[in-house]
Amino acid sequence: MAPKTLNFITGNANKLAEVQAILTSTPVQLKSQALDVVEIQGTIEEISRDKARRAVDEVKGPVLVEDTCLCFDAFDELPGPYVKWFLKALGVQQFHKLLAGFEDKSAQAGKIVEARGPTSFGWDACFEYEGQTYAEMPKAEKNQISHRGKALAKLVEWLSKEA
Ligand SMILES: O=c1[nH]c(=O)c2ncn([C@@H]3O[C@H](COP(=O)(O)OP(=O)(O)OP(=O)(O)O)[C@@H](O)[C@H]3O)c2[nH]1
Ligand SMILES: [Mg+2]
Repeated sequence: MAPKTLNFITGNANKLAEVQAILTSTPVQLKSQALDVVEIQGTIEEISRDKARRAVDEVKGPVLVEDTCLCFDAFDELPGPYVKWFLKALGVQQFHKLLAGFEDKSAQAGKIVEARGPTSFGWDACFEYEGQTYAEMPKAEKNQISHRGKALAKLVEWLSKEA
C-alpha cells in the first residue's frame, strides 16, 4: 500500500499519542490538528459520521476522527458515547461507584474496578482486562488489545484494499 496521509482531528492528546504509536509501523501517516469538534447525540455510528463530516468541513481534506464509547452491560450500554461527561463529573477515583448498586460490573469488553495505576488518561485506571487495568499495562500491550488498536487495524486493512 502506498503511504497515505490523513488529518487526525482530536482535542485529546492521550488519544493522539496512542493513535500515532499504533500507526507508526503502517503506511498511514498522520497530520494532527487539535480541534475539539462538536459532537451530536445519537448512536456511535451517527456521532462518528457527523464528527467526520464536521472535521472535513474544517480541514477540507481526508480526515480521521475517533469517538470512544464505554458501555456498561448493567446500563444497557450507557454511558456509551457520553462517558466523557460522567468521568468529568465524577473523576476516575469515583467512577466505579456508578456500578455500586449492580452485581454486573462488566463493560465492553472488560470490567469496571476501583482505579489502579496512573490516572492520566480518561477511564484507563478503572477498566480491567484479564487482571490488569489499562493504566497498569505497558502502552504497547494496551495498544495491541485495545478498542483503538482493533479499530485502526481495520482502518489500515480497508485503506490497503482501497489503494
Ligand atoms: O482511559 C481511557 N482510555 C482510552 O483508551 C480512551 N479513549 C477515550 N477515552 C475517554 O473517553 C471519552 C471519549 O470521548 P471522545 O471519544 O469524544 O474523546 P475526546 O472528546 O476526549 O476527544 P476527541 O473527541 O476530540 O477526539 C473521553 O473522556 C476520553 O478521555 C479514553 N479513556
Ligand atoms: Mg469528544
